[in-house]
Amino acid sequence: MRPDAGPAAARLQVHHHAMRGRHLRELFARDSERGSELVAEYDGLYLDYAKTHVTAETIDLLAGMARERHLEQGIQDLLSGQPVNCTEARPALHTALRTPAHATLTVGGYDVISRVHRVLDRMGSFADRVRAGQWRGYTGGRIRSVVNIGIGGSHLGPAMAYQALSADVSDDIEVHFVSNIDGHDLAATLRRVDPAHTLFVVSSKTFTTAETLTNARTARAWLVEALGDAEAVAHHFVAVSTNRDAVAAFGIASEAMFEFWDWVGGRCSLHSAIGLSLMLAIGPGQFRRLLAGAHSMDEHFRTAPLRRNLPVLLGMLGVWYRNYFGTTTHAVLPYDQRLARFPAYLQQLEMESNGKSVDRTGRPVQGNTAPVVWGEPGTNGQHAFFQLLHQGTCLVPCEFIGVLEPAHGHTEHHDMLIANLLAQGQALAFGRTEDELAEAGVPAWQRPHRVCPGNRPSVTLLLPRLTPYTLGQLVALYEHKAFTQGWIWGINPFDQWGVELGKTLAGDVLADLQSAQPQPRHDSSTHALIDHYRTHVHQTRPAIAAGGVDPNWKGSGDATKDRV
Ligand SMILES: O=P(O)(O)OC[C@H]1O[C@](O)(CO)[C@@H](O)[C@@H]1O
Repeated sequence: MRPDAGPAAARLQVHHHAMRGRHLRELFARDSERGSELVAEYDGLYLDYAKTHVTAETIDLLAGMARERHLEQGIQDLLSGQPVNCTEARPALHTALRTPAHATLTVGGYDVISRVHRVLDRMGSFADRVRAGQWRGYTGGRIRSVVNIGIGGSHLGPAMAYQALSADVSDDIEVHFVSNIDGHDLAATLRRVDPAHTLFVVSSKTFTTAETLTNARTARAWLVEALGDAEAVAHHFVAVSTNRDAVAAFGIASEAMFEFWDWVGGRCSLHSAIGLSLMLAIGPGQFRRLLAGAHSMDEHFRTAPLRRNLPVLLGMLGVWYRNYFGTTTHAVLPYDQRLARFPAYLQQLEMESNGKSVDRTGRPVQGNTAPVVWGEPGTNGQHAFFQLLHQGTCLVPCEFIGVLEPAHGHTEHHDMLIANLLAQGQALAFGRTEDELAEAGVPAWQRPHRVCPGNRPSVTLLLPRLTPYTLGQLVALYEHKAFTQGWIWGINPFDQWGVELGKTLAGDVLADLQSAQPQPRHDSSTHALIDHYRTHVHQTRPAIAAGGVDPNWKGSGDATKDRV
């Protein structure tokens, strides 16, 4: 979006000229109520955005721009099942996954809500049977380990949530997550589980993803070898997918498949059957609380005025910094170890959604879209990269996330953690001047090195506790933030064509790594790298050295994924 595209955007640009020269110290000095006014609250969540370069006028202008771009209509379109995913001609109905059973929503001639609840009920009774020891392994052993095999949206959400809800998970079942095609990932997990007591949940929307299918095939071979009978697979493998035929072709019966639908985007699929591994860990009741929290946020997104709407506020603040201040990255800093994977989860949600250069009509976008999203849990980050945040040459808007009540009894730890969270926002905003250093007795020669310029923006989001309910709220909050930004930037946040090219090329490269006669089809750099690899593996793979074909070679195209 160009910062002057449209009257509201142009007004914002004029306003930005006035605001950019104002230090956060000055904004606080001018308005002593800022800390209590530039706050939004909803259903236990508390968002402080006073330490950003905004005033009430900025928020009005940002809301005006959102209105001018028909964001309210966009929200209604999203929630009512309009085909907002315009490049794939389908709705993006992740909100239907957490809509209560009594509602109806007809899309494409059928009621999606009743389908959602049919699958939820099936998941619930399956999870209950596994947790109660009624579903058993082939040799009669109880399921003690679940291995979720999936990648991207079929991995990041459940893996993030499993860690976030560690206080709620069953002690009887440990869940492991395998995503990477790197064999070290699967090998490390298989070393830690007992085949007689392990359930594999193969999670893939398309069921054509090379990483997931390769890992699943290897896991199946390992299981059959260990238990000595291919019949064992039916007791130890279930699937989560939209692709019934591919699941059947893999050898998983349809009774052992949990369905979802093409109108659920991978990165918004945690609340679908993709959450099965999580449900096995926390139980169906807690999983439904996760859905209830997300639904509460959906209702807020649908009904709250734009200037008090949490996802809209987060989204518009992001637009303010990206498009007017020209920031290129955005840090997410959870001050809660349980949210350690939340930044990685958000990387897919925000960067796969909004890392685009053409608008919904296929024309080049005017101006910038998604920034790079990154982050680490506090306080670890403080001892690593915060130096750059405080004194580096780039402006990085920060999002601090804190939880008021921990799930442990070590109150001293928790007070220290929260003190650090609050102090970091303070240090970023206000810094430390040369005069203050002089007053503190710092020698003159050292002062320039110790000055912290401040004026670095952050928002602070506080959750009362980290529970399934509040995690559901948090996930939906960021889903809607990503939607808001995609809408403002005029792009489709629900496709990801950019990831396809590398997968396609990997098919050809794989063939040339493994075949007797690599094709002269690559650039000179890639050729040299392929040669280097082949020279090295000749020492360990005699078949290639002898001019033959690697017995493991499965042919060109194995590393690609055909979209359904
Ligand atoms: O669930 P699937 O179909 O295996 O896809 C996994 C991931 O691959 C992607 O299509 C792109 O890498 C993601 O959008 C998706 O979450």
